[in-house]
This record gives sequence, structure tokens and C-alpha cells, in this order.
Amino acid sequence: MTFLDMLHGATARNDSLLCVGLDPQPQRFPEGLRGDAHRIYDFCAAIVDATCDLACAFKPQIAYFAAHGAEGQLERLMQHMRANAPHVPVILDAKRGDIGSTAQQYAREAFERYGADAVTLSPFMGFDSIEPYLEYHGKGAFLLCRTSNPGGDDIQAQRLASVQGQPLLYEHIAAQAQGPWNKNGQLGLVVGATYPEEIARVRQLAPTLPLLIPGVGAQGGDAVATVRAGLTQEGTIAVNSSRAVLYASGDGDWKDAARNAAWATREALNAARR
Ligand SMILES: O=c1ccn([C@@H]2O[C@H](COP(=O)(O)O)[C@@H](O)[C@H]2O)c(=O)[nH]1
Repeated sequence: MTFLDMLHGATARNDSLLCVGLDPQPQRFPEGLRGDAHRIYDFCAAIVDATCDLACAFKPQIAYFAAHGAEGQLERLMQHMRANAPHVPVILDAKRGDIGSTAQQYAREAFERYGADAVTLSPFMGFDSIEPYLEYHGKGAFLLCRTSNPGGDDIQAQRLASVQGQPLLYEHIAAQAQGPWNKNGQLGLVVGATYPEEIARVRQLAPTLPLLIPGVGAQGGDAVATVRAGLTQEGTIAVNSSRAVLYASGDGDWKDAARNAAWATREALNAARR
């Protein structure tokens, strides 16, 4: 089954547009686990168990594991998700981008070492930096397009004088991903929930691509505007929330609190599409 099939399947089965982000920060863990980087797996696995019937995808951010030398715990977590939530696809948020020979190694890391279903990539180095990931047929690759941070404008909103019609850089990325770069239908785009107007513009340029949309919850993005701008009959969305779910409570009720936060976000997203 392809990544896209899995995403559509989990969206339907869990009636959900919510991607649960896994950004473990030991200092924010609940009492009993707090401050202990050896408990990253335990914390994340419990969150997965508490939310796997509410999510259309999971998104572990690799930096939160690597910063603690916890790649082994990420491997175990990937196995846990595969065994306990096989219907929910896993998007490894790695934001890789490098020359082809190095990209081959990053692709191998994402898809063979970790067994991810999709990965996030920076398109800054061009198509030959993306191509090695597309050799893993059926796997997904989300290209950073219009990111959720305010500084994204510094680069992504620059106008490309050399291209006919003079699009902004993020518009060019969207058009390339929808068109010539999407050789096997594996590409998607990352667009921030903090910029609903740009989500709508990306959707015009990339009507069928899946959009990974971070920025609701801790970053304050508008869930309703996000769904209205991004979701169409032909183009699905996965709206990510990480900290607002993971750290909904630091007390003994943390698993229930995470589940309740995921539930509330899923309902808010669903209310906007009905
Ligand atoms: O444009 C982007 C691309 C990726 N991210 C990542 O998503 C989560 C957001 O976490 P929250 O706690 O829900 O704010 C995080 O892993 C980022 O690295 C993004 O925020 N914006």
C-alpha cells in the first residue's frame, strides 16, 4: 500500500485530519519521566497508544530524538507504531536536502532504517536532491513550500524574476511539485496553518497534492481557516499539532489530557469541513 493510500485510509477510518506530532522534550515530560531522556520511547509510545484512533498520521521530528542520542528509541518507536497502529502512516519530519549521493543516504535512513512512510524535505537544492527519495516507490515526500514560521517570507516570498509570470518562490515550488517533479505521484507540500491565504494559493497551484500543515495549537494557526483553504475533494490535508497534544498536562492525567487535546483538535478540524 502506498503512503497516499494509507493517509486516505487513516483519514477515513479515524474520521480525522489531525496529524499528531511527536516532539519529545524530556524537561516537559510529566512527573515520573521528567528530565529523563531514556524515557523518550516510553513517553512517545504512550502518546501513540492514546491517540492512534484519532489521528490520520503521526509525525516524529527527528531532531528531538537525535539531540539526545535517542535514535535507537526512535527505531523502537517506529516499530511500536507499525505494530500497534499499522493503519496510521508515519511521516518522518527530517527536512533533509543535499546533493544526490548524500540524499541517497538520507533516503535510506528514512525509509530503510526507520521504515517511515513519508519524509519531509527541503527543495532548496533542486530536483536532483529530491529524486533519490522517489526511487522508493510508494513512499511520500513532503517538500517545504510556505512554512509556518514568520521568517519563511525571507526566502519563500521572494519573486523569481527568471521564471515567466514571475511567481513567488513558494508558488514555483508548488507548481513544480504538482507538475514535472511529481513523476510517480509521491510528492506533497508543507504549508503553515499560520498562513491560510497562502494555503489557498498553494491549493490553486497544487490541486491534487496532499498538504502537511503544521501550526495549529502552540503556534496559534486557525484550524477552521486552514481546513477551508486546504481541503478539497481531490486534495487531502494532514494538520499537525505537536506540543498542544503532547504537553496538555504535566500531571498524572497526562495520557488522558493528550487524548482530550487530540480529540478536541480533531473535532475542530472536522467541524470546519462539514
Ligand atoms: O513549516 C513548518 C514545518 C514543520 N514544522 C514542524 O511541525 C511541528 C510543529 O510543532 P507544534 O508544537 O505544533 O508547534 C514541529 O515539529 C516543527 O518542527 C513547523 O512547525 N512548521
